[in-house]
Amino acid sequence: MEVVQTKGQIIKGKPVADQISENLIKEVNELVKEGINPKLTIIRVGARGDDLAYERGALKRCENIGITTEVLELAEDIAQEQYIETLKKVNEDKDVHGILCFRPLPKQLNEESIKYVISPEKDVDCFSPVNAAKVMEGDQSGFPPCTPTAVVEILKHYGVELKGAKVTVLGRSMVVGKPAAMLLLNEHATVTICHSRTKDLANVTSEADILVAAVGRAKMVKENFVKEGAVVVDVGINVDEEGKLCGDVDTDDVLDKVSMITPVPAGVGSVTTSILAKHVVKAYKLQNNK
Ligand SMILES: Nc1nc2c(c(=O)[nH]1)N[C@@H](CN(C=O)c1ccc(C(=O)N[C@@H](CCC(=O)O)C(=O)O)cc1)CN2
Repeated sequence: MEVVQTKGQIIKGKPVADQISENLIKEVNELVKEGINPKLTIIRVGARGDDLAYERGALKRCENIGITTEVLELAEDIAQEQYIETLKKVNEDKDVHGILCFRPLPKQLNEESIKYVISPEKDVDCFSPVNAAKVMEGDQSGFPPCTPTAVVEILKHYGVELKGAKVTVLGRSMVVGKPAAMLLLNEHATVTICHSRTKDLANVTSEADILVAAVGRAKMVKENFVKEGAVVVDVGINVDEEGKLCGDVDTDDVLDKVSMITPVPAGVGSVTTSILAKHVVKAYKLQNNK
């Protein structure tokens, strides 16, 4: 008998992002009638490829929804005091409702102290310890980080059962890996976190029903890292040898083995920006008692 090999389904972010954006467009239209546009300020240090990709996506998404944007581009070697001064000015600016600080920050900047400066009410991507604590507590009143929230939204949209599922998060950054694990735990998944120093890494990841790759190494996840039929969410934003955006997963290598996989670009990134826009609108409403 002939064995028919079925390829995994590429699950794009667009339908998920479109659904979120459609509702936001209506909401923002109503708010604009009352006189003020919600506004997002992005603070970028230097010109890292993943930050620029996020920025392009965020500006396009916000423009489409009717959210005003501003990018503060700071020098790669900016000093701690100057960064803090910039952040404080934006905190105090009544026309700004949401602030996105691209991270990680360069080494001369101390994230551990800067995170206490951002106003929790404007912190739309969970930099402030106030919002990070709310993620740990499963408290919905703050702003969970956009990319991990996008991971959960994509899985739900495509009908992937999270309750009781064995989910492995590859990566332990404060921006994606750790909060993604927390959000998935809040959805009643059984979560394992592993990283580049985990022993027998491929053995650990290949146990997962759902693998979330957020390790920041181009095409590191190969066929032997995934279980047959697994769902793979690729959060990585890397630039390959040809200068093209690519994920942490070698899609061509795993495609015949997995059941579903998100592409890069046009996967998690596009949903991240719609969650970001949603948070800016939420921040606007909270600040204006709407
Ligand atoms: N404060 C944060 N800073 C950074 C984060 C983060 O989550 N919070 N993550 C990375 C960037 N990142 C995700 O991890 C990311 C990259 C790209 C996009 C995006 O919008 N992608 C679109 C458009 C791509 C393009 O135009 O080239 C897509 O994939 O379709 C979102 C998030 C760094 N900094």
